[in-house]
Amino acid sequence: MKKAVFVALDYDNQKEVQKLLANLGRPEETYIKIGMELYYHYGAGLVTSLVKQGYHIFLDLKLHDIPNTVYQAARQIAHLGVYCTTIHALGGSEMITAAKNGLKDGTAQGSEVPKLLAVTELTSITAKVLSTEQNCSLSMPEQVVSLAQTAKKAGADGVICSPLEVKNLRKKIGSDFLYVTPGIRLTNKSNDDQKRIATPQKAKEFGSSAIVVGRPITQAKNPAQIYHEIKKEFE
Ligand SMILES: O=c1ccn([C@@H]2O[C@H](COP(=O)(O)O)[C@@H](O)[C@H]2O)c(=O)[nH]1
Repeated sequence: MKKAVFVALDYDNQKEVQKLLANLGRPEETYIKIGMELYYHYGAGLVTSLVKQGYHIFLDLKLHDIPNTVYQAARQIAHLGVYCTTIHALGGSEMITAAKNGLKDGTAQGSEVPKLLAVTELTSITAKVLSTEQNCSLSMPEQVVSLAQTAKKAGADGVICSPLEVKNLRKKIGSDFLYVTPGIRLTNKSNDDQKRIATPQKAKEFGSSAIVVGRPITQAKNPAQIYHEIKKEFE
């Protein structure tokens, strides 16, 4: 995977998407993330249109269902020609393998199979919520390692985690696996709903394979300028 900055296009409005993209650079060099908000509004048509324009798309729909349903959904996702996509690691090893098989079976011959990334614990979850609401007896670092182990064994290409966990994951799981990290903030002033955060510079030091950045770019006065500064800091 390219050591990229994925811009999370969390908009409900295609015009805003086009306005932002027009200022980011050549599509072939631009990595963008389409999440539930944009996908549920515009559907697969928007994804295929951006793929045709040359953008590298991370389709972040975080599948979590029984294995057969996830297999069929992953097969459809592969038809779209995206670069990577997500499932929840908590869906279990059978579901993760089903997703991988769906992506393989849905990819046209000669095309690259989308990379499968398993969400460990969302970056909005604190250690307290992990123990008091999820009733998990492991610490956050242990739980993230455990989910990453399951994901790797089941055939995922990598995980979504906090940059804070990457150093430990590289030690415990290895560097032949992807560590894609949202939870990126430029300062400590505004975390929004993110809890396990780091700056792009720290994410680079910790060894993130790629970072995902939404609001720090999309809500900036000059989104393109911030995007290029983050790229320079991380890549
Ligand atoms: O654990 C996770 C998994 C996915 N995300 C997604 O990343 C972006 C982050 O956006 P910000 O505006 O930079 O907070 C968003 O689309 C999430 O759905 C995540 O944050 N944490």
